[in-house]
Amino acid sequence: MPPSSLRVVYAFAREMHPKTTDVFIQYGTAGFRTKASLLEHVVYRMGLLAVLRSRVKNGRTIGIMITASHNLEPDNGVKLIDPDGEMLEQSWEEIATRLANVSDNDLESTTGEIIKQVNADMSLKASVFIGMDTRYTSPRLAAAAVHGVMALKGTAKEFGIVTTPMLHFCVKCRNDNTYGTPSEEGYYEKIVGAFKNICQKLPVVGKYNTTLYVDGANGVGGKKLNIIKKTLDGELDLVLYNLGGNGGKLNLNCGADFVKVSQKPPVGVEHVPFQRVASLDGDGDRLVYYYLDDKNDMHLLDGDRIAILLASYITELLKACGASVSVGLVQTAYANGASTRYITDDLKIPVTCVKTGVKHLHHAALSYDIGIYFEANGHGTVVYSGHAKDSIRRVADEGDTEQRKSAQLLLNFIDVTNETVGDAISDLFLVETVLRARGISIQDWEKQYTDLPCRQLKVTVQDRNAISTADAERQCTAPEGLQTKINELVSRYPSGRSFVRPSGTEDVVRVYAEADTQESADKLAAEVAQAVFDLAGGVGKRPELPE
Ligand SMILES: CC(=O)N[C@H]1[C@@H](OP(=O)(O)O)O[C@H](CO)[C@@H](O)[C@@H]1O
Ligand SMILES: [Mg+2]
Repeated sequence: MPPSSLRVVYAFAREMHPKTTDVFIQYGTAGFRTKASLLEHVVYRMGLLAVLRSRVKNGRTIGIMITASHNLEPDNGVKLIDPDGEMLEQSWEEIATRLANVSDNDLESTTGEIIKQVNADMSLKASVFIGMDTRYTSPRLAAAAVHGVMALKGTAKEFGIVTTPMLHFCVKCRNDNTYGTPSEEGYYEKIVGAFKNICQKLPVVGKYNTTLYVDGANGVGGKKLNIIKKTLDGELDLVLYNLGGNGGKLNLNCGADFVKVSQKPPVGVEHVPFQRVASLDGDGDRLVYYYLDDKNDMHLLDGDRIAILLASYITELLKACGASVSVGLVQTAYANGASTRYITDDLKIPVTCVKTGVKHLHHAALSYDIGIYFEANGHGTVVYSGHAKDSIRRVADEGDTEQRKSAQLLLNFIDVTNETVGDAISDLFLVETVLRARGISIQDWEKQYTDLPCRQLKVTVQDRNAISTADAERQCTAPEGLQTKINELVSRYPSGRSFVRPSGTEDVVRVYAEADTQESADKLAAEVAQAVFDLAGGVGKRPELPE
């Protein structure tokens, strides 16, 4: 495309999607995320960037997802999906940040510089898939993305309202047609179809109850489960709550993030003692389970528990097939210490700890033949190498009868998995498969190990980047003296552990603490929060100790 024909593109940008704010915006843990009203020019520019990315990748399809996941309704966000369905390559995050922040006057020259820097061949075709969540600001932003794509002569295909993982899946399928069909229907066909296949092989036994309550967070995930529900032929009886009707607000006092962080059940879900409930987040990529006991106490089964459930079932099936395949688990510092101990000591599966953000977990999981990764908040999946798939297929063809059975089950299990990214719907079917196969209740699942009580807090500081960390965020290297103070506080509590890090999605510093009792965990978290406030430039009210 000759530079002169780009002129009109920038004139159009100024006219239709002008930059109306000087607030600096950064491509963070999960793309750009802020008040929806500040995002239109950013999304338009991500349309431009997605075209360049596609051209650098020889015309392979790139995804743009409009969502702010678990944030409240007034926020929105945008993130790019790379050709294999994974998060945008990290080196492009800086480029995205630069393009998002230049003035309208500098947009033309900066785009030109980026084209040179990344060596994009502007004569190539470019393809971009665009999806959005249910926020009322999403259609307008999706339109801005389409304009950006068209401006640089790329081809945009809109998927309308889809879960984030559905769009990742479609991007992967478009670039690798052995993975599936790149459409919402193709997703149901593969993932839900494989679950139904498994159900044919696994009769309902023991304490497994086919009724599952779901908290849809008033977002897109619940809506999609409502479509799926009708096709399950009674194998799983989904009772759906928080589907966005009756004035229910997205993520407000409900959804996976609320349940995990507040350790409270969501509003809007009927409370039946010991009923298993799955709670999704706003864009359908996180999942946690919980139940209330007969004293109305909540029992949370989070991402750590899901990872362990899946890992133990996968290793059991692998053993039964006699396949020689390495299995490993990836967690972050937020994983409960008791879960890490259980995986290492009881399951004897290697664990890697990496920085927060699924891109880090996904990458580390790829180093195993079968890598299971989950953030404690319920975001995760399983990835299987070509070697793992080939070995299992061989057993399915050539093994003895029992081995073949296990290998077939494992192949179905692989098909239920959305390998591109954590996916609440796919993960829900994986969890249900294991509970069904084992004939166990949610209480049986919980008995595997006992979580250490924990607490998460947020502290607002002048500049959260004043906090630096090392060792997968478990050590704080700046400001000076903070880690020494944390060590001193932690040493006062049996089984104490605490760390702090700047959030990549909110303007806060996050504090995590765990200890042998809930009182101690709460107190330790508050003391560390005070230390952050005092040593890292806290603003507003100093955090208080619990009563
Ligand atoms: C403690 C925590 O849950 N952090 C979340 C949160 O990131 P922060 O960088 O902590 O804001 O949002 C990310 C994107 O959804 C998710 O990957 C991550 O796990
Ligand atoms: Mg999400």
